[in-house]
Amino acid sequence: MTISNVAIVGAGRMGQGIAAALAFGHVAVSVVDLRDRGDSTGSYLQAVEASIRSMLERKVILGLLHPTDLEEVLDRVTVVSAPEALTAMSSAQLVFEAVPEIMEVKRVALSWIENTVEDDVPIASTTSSFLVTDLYEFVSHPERFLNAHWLNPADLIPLVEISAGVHTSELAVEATRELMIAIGKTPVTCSPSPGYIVPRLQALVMNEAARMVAEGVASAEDIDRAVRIGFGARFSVLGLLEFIDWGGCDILYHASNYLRGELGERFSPAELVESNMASGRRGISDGQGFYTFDPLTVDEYQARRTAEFARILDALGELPRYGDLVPAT
Ligand SMILES: NC(=O)C1=CN([C@@H]2O[C@H](COP(=O)(O)OP(=O)(O)OC[C@H]3O[C@@H](n4cnc5c(N)ncnc54)[C@H](O)[C@@H]3O)[C@@H](O)[C@H]2O)C=CC1
Ligand SMILES: O=C(O)[C@@H](O)C(=O)[C@H](O)[C@@H](O)CO
Repeated sequence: MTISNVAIVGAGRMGQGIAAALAFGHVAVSVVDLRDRGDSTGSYLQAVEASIRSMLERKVILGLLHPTDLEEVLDRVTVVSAPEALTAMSSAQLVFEAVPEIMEVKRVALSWIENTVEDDVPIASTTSSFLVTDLYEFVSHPERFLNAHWLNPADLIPLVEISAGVHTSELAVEATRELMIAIGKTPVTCSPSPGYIVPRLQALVMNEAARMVAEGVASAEDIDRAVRIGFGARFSVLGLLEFIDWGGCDILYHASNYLRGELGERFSPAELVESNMASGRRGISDGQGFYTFDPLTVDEYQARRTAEFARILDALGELPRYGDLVPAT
């Protein structure tokens, strides 16, 4: 089924970004503000519209959207309050719930959504921490309920982490995945496990960065510079597991044991790192690790990845030209 009409319940940061992404992807979208705002309803809805407009104007500035197409994209977006939303909800083919990360607020929103949409319409919560399995109790049709975790800013970041619980139907998952692909996003799937993929990984490194500031290891500015042009730039091309294979699982294994001794148990090597070490799966050097490397194509593969890395660094203005560098006198 091609989805061309979506509702987003929750008109904040994520709701607005998701609306911009969908409208940009040729999907009609109704953004519903559930909160009762009394006399300020009109001005709030206008502010939401203005914010979505400015996200799309930035795409014009970036050359991603032709200026003459801007109004056509904006025409796909309607921002409404709950009492005005019943027609939009009854014609929605998929709904994203994007209200604040408070269980009771999610409960009220999901119950309202279920009462306003057709029975077979998939409902995806955008929650960044509650699991789809935690939220099942708030819906009466769990087969159409799942989690679609967009990253912030949602109008730009391609990744959407989709997680389904045991009761979620394959149909609901596929509909959401296909919609994401149709609007140019990249869906990945993960089990309903705390932190999904990105929040779990980033919680570890963000906390470690804060610990380094507290310990006086480096300034916040230097840690962030190191992340932007070293750590982050590299991992925008190579996956974490792919880089274990590049650098060598043995290096990670020995480094982890050293760091565990110096900094604590949180640096222990993972069981899979230990077993890859023990079974001769150290990565490129062994022809296998988390991935398998064909000796005939490994050079071409590494050259391609390195070229992608160079393009990222160049786009960040971090790749010097030979002619820019002068010999020391
Ligand atoms: N902010 C972020 O960086 C990210 C947030 N998320 C998730 O997206 C969801 C939405 O988060 P945000 O857009 O950041 O929240 P937000 O606070 O920016 O927006 C939520 C919207 O709901 C409204 N609202 C407030 N109280 C309400 C209530 N009692 N009932 C109904 N509506 C109410 C707000 O006025 C606003 O329109 C959350 O589940 C969050 O975990 C996911 C990824 C990143
Ligand atoms: O990565 C994102 O955009 C989101 O998942 C968040 O920032 C979450 O709110 C969370 O990871 C904060 O640590």
